[in-house]
Amino acid sequence: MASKAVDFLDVINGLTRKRVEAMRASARAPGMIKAIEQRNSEGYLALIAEYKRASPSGVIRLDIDPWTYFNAVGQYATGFSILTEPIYFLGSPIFIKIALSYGKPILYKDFVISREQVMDARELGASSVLLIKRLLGDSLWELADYAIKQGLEPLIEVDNEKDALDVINTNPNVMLGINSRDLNDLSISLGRALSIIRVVRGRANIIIAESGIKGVEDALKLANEGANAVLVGTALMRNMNLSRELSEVRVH
Ligand SMILES: O=C(O)c1ccccc1NCC(=O)[C@H](O)[C@H](O)COP(=O)(O)O
Repeated sequence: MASKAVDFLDVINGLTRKRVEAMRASARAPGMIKAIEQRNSEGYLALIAEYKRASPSGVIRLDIDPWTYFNAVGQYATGFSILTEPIYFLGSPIFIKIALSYGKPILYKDFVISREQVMDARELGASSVLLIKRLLGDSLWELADYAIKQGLEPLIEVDNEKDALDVINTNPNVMLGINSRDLNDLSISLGRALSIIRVVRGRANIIIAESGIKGVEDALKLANEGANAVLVGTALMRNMNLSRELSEVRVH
C-alpha cells in the first residue's frame, strides 16, 4: 500500500515538473503554410495530427497524455492541431505550450469568435487559428484580418461549395479547410468534401481536408482530388501508428 502511494506521487511529480516547464515556454511555432508547401514539394500529402481527447459525441481517449501523443506522431506529422476548447473537447491551452517543444506548426483549435481568443492563440505561441465561416458569418474577415495582423495564419473552415468559393474569391491566400462534418447534424460525408475540393482545386493556395479521415484509403482519395493536407484527430488518437502510413501518402 505504502509503495503504491510513493509510485503515484513519483508519477505526479514527474508529470507536473514537465507541465511547469512547458508553462514557461515562450517559443513561437513555425508557419503552417510553408511547412505544408515544403511537404508537398517533396511529393507528400501533409499530415496535421490533432490531439483530441473528446468531442461533442463523447470521450475519445483520456489515457494518452500529450507528450506520449506528440512523441508518437511528431516525427510523421507536418503540424499539430491542438484543441483548446475545454467543455466539449476537453482541450486546454497547456497542450499548446507542451507542443511547442516539438518545433512544429501549431493550429489553435477552438470555436473562435473574438479578438481575445486570437490574442490567446498568439500569446500561447500557435502559428495558426481556426475560423469557421458558418460560425462567424459577417465577422469572418474582420477576425481573419486581425489574426493576420497578429502574425497568425488563419485556417478558414467551410462545409459547402458556396462558402468555399466565397473564401477563395475574397482571399485565395488563406488556408482553406474543407470539413467533411456537417456542423448542423455532425454527420460525416467524405463524398461532399471531395466534391468541394473538385470545385476549388487550383484556385485555393492550400486545401486542408478535415474530419472523418479513417485511414490511408480516405487520405489517398483526398490527395488525388487535390488536398494539400489532411487533418486527422479521432483515428490517430485510436491508433497513433497510423501517422506513419498517412505520412507516406503522395500528392501529384
Ligand atoms: O469532432 C466533432 O465531433 C465536432 C463536432 C462539432 C464541431 C466540431 C467538431 N470537430 C472539430 C474538428 O474540426 C475535428 O476535430 C477535426 O476535423 C478532426 O476530426 P476527426 O478526425 O474526425 O476526429
